[in-house]
Amino acid sequence: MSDTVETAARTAPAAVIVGIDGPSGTGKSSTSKAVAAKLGMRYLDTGAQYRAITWWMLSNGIDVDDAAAVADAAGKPEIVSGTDPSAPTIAVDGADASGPIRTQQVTAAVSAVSAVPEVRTRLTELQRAIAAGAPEGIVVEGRDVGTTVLPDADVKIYLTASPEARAARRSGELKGKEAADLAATQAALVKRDAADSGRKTSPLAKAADAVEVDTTELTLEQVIECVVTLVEEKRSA
Ligand SMILES: Nc1ncnc2c1ncn2[C@@H]1O[C@H](COP(=O)(O)OP(=O)(O)OP(=O)(O)O)[C@@H](O)[C@H]1O
Ligand SMILES: Nc1ccn([C@@H]2O[C@H](COP(=O)(O)O)[C@@H](O)[C@H]2O)c(=O)n1
Repeated sequence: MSDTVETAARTAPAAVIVGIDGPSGTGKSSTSKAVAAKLGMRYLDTGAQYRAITWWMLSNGIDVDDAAAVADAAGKPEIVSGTDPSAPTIAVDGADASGPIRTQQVTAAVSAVSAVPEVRTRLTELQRAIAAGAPEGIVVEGRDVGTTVLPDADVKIYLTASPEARAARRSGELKGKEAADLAATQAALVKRDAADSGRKTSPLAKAADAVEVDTTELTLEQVIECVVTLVEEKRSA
């Protein structure tokens, strides 16, 4: 190795893998995107992939409560995630799915589809392949990243926040009548968390070695700074 190449290898930041898990509305997406952008890393939204497969099931007339039918179809759609944190994308069979996956219909159906083991096996393989192909390092957010997808991740974070704070944050994103119904928003969040935590296959859970950050009283900027510090410490270790 020449001196220049050797110096570059010594000073280049290590390709750190970061897993950020937690219940709905705790700030995973906002935090993960910002941390990845600040540190020049890739970003993967695994929730978008579960939403994408759910949207495909609904669009193809598959009963999402029929686990056998969902399992049979789990390998059919082609799902492609773009991992630029400033413009993440999700495509299903070559078409942009970023709008349709955020509808209430998909949100209400996604927990049933994501509980099917064949769906999880397929998406877990895809997620591991994406992480393995990111030499810049990657921030991967979801529900089972630290426990199942990337159990050897360098940094594991588990975000929490009170249901009241999470519902208020979500209501801030909605308009008109939907925003006014804070109680319904909170009930829907709690219901989805219960389904995600209660499923048999890789439920929503904190990995034993994850750092738990309660974001209830923190601003988004404070959460981002906290995670950036943890990643930088790991990079320089
Ligand atoms: N610490 C915070 N303080 C105030 N608002 C926040 C904070 N973190 C996130 N938010 C806001 O809360 C909303 C939900 O955040 P975000 O989408 O990042 O959560 P999430 O955990 O990824 O949710 P989901 O799992 O449902 O996709 C967004 O509008 C975001 O701007
Ligand atoms: N690793 C993951 C990520 C997500 N899910 C399921 O997808 C739903 C949508 O996730 P969002 O982050 O977009 O809200 C979530 O409620 C889970 O059902 C999952 O199972 N595993």
